Amino acid sequence: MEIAKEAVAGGADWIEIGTPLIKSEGMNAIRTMRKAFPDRTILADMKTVDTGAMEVEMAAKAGADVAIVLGSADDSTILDALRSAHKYGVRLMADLISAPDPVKRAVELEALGVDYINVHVGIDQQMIGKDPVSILMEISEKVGVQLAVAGGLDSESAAQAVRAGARIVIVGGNITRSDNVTEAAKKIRKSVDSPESVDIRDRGTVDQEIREIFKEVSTSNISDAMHRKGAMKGIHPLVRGKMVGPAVTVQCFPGDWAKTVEAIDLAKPGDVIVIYNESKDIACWGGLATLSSLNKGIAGVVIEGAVRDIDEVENLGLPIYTSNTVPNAGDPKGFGEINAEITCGSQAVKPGDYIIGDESGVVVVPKERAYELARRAKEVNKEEKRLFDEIRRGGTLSEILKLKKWEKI
Ligand SMILES: O=C(CO)[C@H](O)[C@H](O)COP(=O)(O)O
Repeated sequence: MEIAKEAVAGGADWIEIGTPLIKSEGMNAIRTMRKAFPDRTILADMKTVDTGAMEVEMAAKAGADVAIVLGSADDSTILDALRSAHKYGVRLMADLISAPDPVKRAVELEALGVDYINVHVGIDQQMIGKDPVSILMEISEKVGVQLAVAGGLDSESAAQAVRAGARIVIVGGNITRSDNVTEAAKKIRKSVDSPESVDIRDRGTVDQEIREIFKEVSTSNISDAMHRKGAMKGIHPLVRGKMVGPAVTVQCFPGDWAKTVEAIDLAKPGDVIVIYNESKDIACWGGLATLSSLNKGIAGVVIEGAVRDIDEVENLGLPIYTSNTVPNAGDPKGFGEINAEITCGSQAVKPGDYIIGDESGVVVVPKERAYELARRAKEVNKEEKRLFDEIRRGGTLSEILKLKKWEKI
């Protein structure tokens, strides 16, 4: 309710009752919003896939103005939902989320007579890099029905969507998870009203985007996004500083530091050197290797094993995370391997996996899921910012999360 009030204050015309809220609170969520916002359009995101008439009737009687049916539902469901919508005086929006051929289906849905088509890329699909604006461009050339758009929109993509023909812009997380909902809604409102005035930033390469996000979020956010996995055990910050980069891995042996130092020459600027050395009692890293790494532009070092020259490495400032410190080193003999899969801090690390370190410790993100997990960690981060804001306003964490209600039974 609070978020809805703040979004309306920022210029939102419609209020969408999202599917998770409907699943949690049922039609009462719609009733409550209807009463609180009599002059706003209430959109019930029912995502109906069967029994179209019954679900539209429920939403209509609870006070919705528009109900959403899945575009990929059978034509019989869409047609019966439409009959019900006409009977109860509400409008029907068909949502193209996960439609195998959204352009073809949009043409069919228009012919079936829906009031709106929502070009929608779902939250999970956004996490793997899909966005709705390119599909919208194609669809708006083929249909005349009013188009809505949804899927991770922010003030830039909202402007792009309006330029591409959207009449209704549905924004979720970038408003509801913002730490200032009214300001976030105002920003979107401005983009929707004057799309031509919005500058579209170049987001850079996927690798740049991944690094940017990992720099912004915490290792705790990332571990949450990984369902509590990914954290190295027994590895702690020695020289403090945020560290992000793909791994160059080193497997070396007690008393031998040749491979650790040779890895510096192989690593590229921005890489993180991740070392497993069985011995916690003989250092395989020290001040000279640290200076050499700084010259090379290495982002940081993780060592399961031992580091020495602590005064020097602290002065040099390169982020180092390790399991132990000792004064004594071994010798350069040359056993071991560079860029083979290793285990460090009880986590498997492949060359190229993303390694992120901060005050809480180190997490490993498999390279194949780096983009997705960066995006999911960003969502966790936004959610936490919102929770901080709610706690600052005086709530307790357990009240805000409704812990008692959601205890497992
Ligand atoms: O229906 C939804 C998810 O299925 C969301 O409401 C819609 O995607 C908008 O939220 P966001 O802007 O966070 O993607």
